Amino acid sequence: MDLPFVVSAPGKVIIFGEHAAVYNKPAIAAALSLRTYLLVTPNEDSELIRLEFPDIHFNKSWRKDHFPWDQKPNYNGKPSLSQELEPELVDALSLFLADITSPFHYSSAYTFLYLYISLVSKTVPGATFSVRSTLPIGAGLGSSASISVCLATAFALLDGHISKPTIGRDERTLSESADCQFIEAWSFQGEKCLHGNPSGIDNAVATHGGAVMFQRKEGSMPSVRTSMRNFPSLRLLLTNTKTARRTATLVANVSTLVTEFAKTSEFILNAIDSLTREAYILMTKPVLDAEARRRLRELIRINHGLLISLGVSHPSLEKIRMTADLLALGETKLTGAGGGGCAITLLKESVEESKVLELVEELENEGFETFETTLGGKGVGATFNPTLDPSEFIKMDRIQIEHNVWSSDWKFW
Ligand SMILES: Nc1ncnc2c1ncn2[C@@H]1O[C@H](COP(=O)(O)OP(=O)(O)OP(=O)(O)O)[C@@H](O)[C@H]1O
Ligand SMILES: C[C@@](O)(CCO)CC(=O)[O-]
Ligand SMILES: [Mg+2]
Repeated sequence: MDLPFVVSAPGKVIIFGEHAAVYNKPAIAAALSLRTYLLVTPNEDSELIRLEFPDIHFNKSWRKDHFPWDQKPNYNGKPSLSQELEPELVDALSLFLADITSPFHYSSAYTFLYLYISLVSKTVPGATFSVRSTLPIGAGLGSSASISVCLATAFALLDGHISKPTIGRDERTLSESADCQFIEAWSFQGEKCLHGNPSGIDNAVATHGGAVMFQRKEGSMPSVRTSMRNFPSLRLLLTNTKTARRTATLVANVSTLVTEFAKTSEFILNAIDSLTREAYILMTKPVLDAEARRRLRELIRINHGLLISLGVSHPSLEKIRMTADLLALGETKLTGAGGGGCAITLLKESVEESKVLELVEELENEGFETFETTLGGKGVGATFNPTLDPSEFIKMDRIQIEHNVWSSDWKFW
């Protein structure tokens, strides 16, 4: 594969069903226009692998021959995909990465190496991997899944496991490519490195884009992903509390609660299951009339209440909800793993723009950040021969990335 190239994958919002998704309940999510970008450039020293992750203030270089290649999973020309992460490689990497003390740096380096060693042959020349995200990191918008998809895609391209993409920005395909399935499956391994126990919804949306209802199945059964092609246009306000949290911790906390209060949690998870299914029926109606929109807002409120019961809200998220409630503009719920991060407010259709601006101003005065973004964005894509200098790329802001990088000739799988 000729270098340089850039791959990119979107973040997502979960509209209904987060956390319950981990317990095999359905959830509904849509891709965002905010994305992660990974630039791959050649190194003069082809033995060197360089990571540049400025969004989390982390750079690292390794010599390739120091990697624990003897733990590379069985490899007969194709990478071998196991149900669980390969325990020998996991062990070897925990020794290899023992000098990294920050859990945020550690999980990114670990995901990078797990996927690199699994997907790339020892003989492929080293490169520099520079990652930039226009998404807030660790804020409930699927940054971990979008970086996992970018890494899995770049590594699969480097070793020729997938072909170069051919579908233009405005072209649509009905069938799903084997390359896309490969990327989804390997990015799920990446999410396991970052999360522990992901449902797979975030990396599915980051791979395929659009909007989906997703349900993980038990054991070796494949997950069910139903594309929602007529996803209704929703008036959503996205607010970031800027309270840092890790999805891995929140998912683990819910697991403790589900074990300790098994019966009660079952009712909560079943209630989320039921409201997500009702939301799906409403959202796939040919026309989302005023009554259906009112019910959707109610379901948002109920879903948030149930997430509070699971212990994954946060005072900062409640502040957003109270601010929006006081102005009576719509209904608010956390999105993603919660514990901080982002909330969505589903605004009433009748609300005037001036009222929304009033809400935005109040939220920003509280120190929160609001986002305007569109839903249902493109999935994983790539652009080849970009004229991008890595030292400039890592310093660009969101607007510059969207203007200079996203504006070029992208192809999708
Ligand atoms: N641009 C990036 N550069 C480096 N690491 C990143 C980047 N984006 C995400 N990560 C990794 O993903 C972690 C955040 O993942 P986490 O699952 O906790 O949050 P999220 O994916 O943003 O939210 P959610 O899972 O609720 O949607 C970071 O701590 C970091 O390890
Ligand atoms: C909290 C969770 O349901 C969504 C995180 O975006 C975890 C997952 O489904 O992997
Ligand atoms: Mg995540």
